[in-house]
Amino acid sequence: MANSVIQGLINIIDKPAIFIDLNYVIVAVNNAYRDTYQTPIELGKSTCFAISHKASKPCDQMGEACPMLECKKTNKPTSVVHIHDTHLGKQYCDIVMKPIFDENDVLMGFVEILDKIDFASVKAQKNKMLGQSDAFKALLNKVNRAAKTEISVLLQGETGTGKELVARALHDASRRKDKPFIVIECSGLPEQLFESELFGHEKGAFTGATSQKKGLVEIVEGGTLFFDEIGDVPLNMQVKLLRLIETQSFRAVGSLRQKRTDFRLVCASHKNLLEMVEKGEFRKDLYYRIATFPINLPSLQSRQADIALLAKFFLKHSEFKDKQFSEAALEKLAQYPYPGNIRELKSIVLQAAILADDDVIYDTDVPFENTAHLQHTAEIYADLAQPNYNEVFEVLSLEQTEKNYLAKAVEHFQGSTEELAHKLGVSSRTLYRKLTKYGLSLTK
Ligand SMILES: Nc1ncnc2c1ncn2[C@@H]1O[C@H](COP(=O)(O)OP(=O)(O)OP(=O)(O)O)[C@@H](O)[C@H]1O
Repeated sequence: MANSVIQGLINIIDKPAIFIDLNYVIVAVNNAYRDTYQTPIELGKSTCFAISHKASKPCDQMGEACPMLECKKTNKPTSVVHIHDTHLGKQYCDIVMKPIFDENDVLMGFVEILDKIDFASVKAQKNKMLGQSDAFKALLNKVNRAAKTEISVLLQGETGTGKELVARALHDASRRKDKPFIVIECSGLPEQLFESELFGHEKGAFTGATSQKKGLVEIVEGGTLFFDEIGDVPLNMQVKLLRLIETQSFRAVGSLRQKRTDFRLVCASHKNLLEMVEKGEFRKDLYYRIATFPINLPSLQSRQADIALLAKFFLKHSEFKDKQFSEAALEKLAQYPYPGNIRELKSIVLQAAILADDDVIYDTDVPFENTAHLQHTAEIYADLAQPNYNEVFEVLSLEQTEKNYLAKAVEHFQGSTEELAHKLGVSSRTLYRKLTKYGLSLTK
């Protein structure tokens, strides 16, 4: 295929796009791509990595996944999230790369199309999702894809992993971004209140309904409805919710009139909804309606590369913005397992800043000691160790709880003692000591 034909094809792509040969050299480029980067592009000379990364070597030799390698291996299109050096600074881009073959099925090169991700950042920016770890990039890829569709998304993840922030990103990156984003907090809402909040009510519909009130499903019109902790919706209400989702219509409490509404649905839960379905605590039909596209949010512990970045960000946006972390403090922060995830990191950063007497925050200011976090983890997960938690709650000593928790951990954990120690956020020596003390062992 002549280069002029390839150039013509690249020109009609509405996103930044290039055609590269097998040696990473840019053969054709559209204006949207040229406008994205500072470095001028010389066709037949400039390489994709020099333009997008200002690098002297391809991404795979710089520690990043290279979509071209994956394409060559599989002969299929592939996608990856990369951080590019654009004229606006470092920016997240969702890259799709497609291999192109000639009429004899010989690989000619690759088309690369970029989708800039505006809701995430590698630099401290308020109201943006921050991170740089591989787990974070994989999350961005899914969120960016889902945002462009109308599909119902279920966000699952431990508390404090950023489910609400992701729900907002899904809205902000969608075609509904100029319409309302409404959060419905499902925990602890009595059934009647839940129904009248959601669907609204007529005047006199129940005692205390002194005037007519619009429901959130009506106020949201055209926007995104985010049900936080959907697992806490009582079974009776689940039926009504299912009807709302299936018909996109509702009736206010005390009204006979059916009204239509239009919204995109995003739900979140820290509970395992499939397990709840098995136990009969959550409707199966509702589960499959809300979980068309499930996204699991990684725990902070599996995002080690983000801990220092997030810690500096929280400090910078606090009243202690003139303080700085010492290297030792950052190292200590990286060792903690964070059962409360990003929310817990935020609070630990503030505690450390308050405790620091100086403008430098030292490791001694970081408010946890070497083994205290194991106890903390045990405290938080005490319910795991007590199967009858819902029926009889018995207060156990922290030591007993730690023993129960470790017994469960060694029973279920599939890896080595070193890996378990890493997951628990303690040294292998500490874990060995504790296992010996409780007469436990990983070897089955
Ligand atoms: N990637 C991120 N970058 C910056 N801040 C983040 C990020 N993810 C989460 N946060 C911050 O961490 C805190 C907890 O996030 P969020 O409330 O979204 O978590 P959650 O999973 O919804 O928690 P819960 O399950 O307890 O409701 C918030 O202050 C949020 O702004």
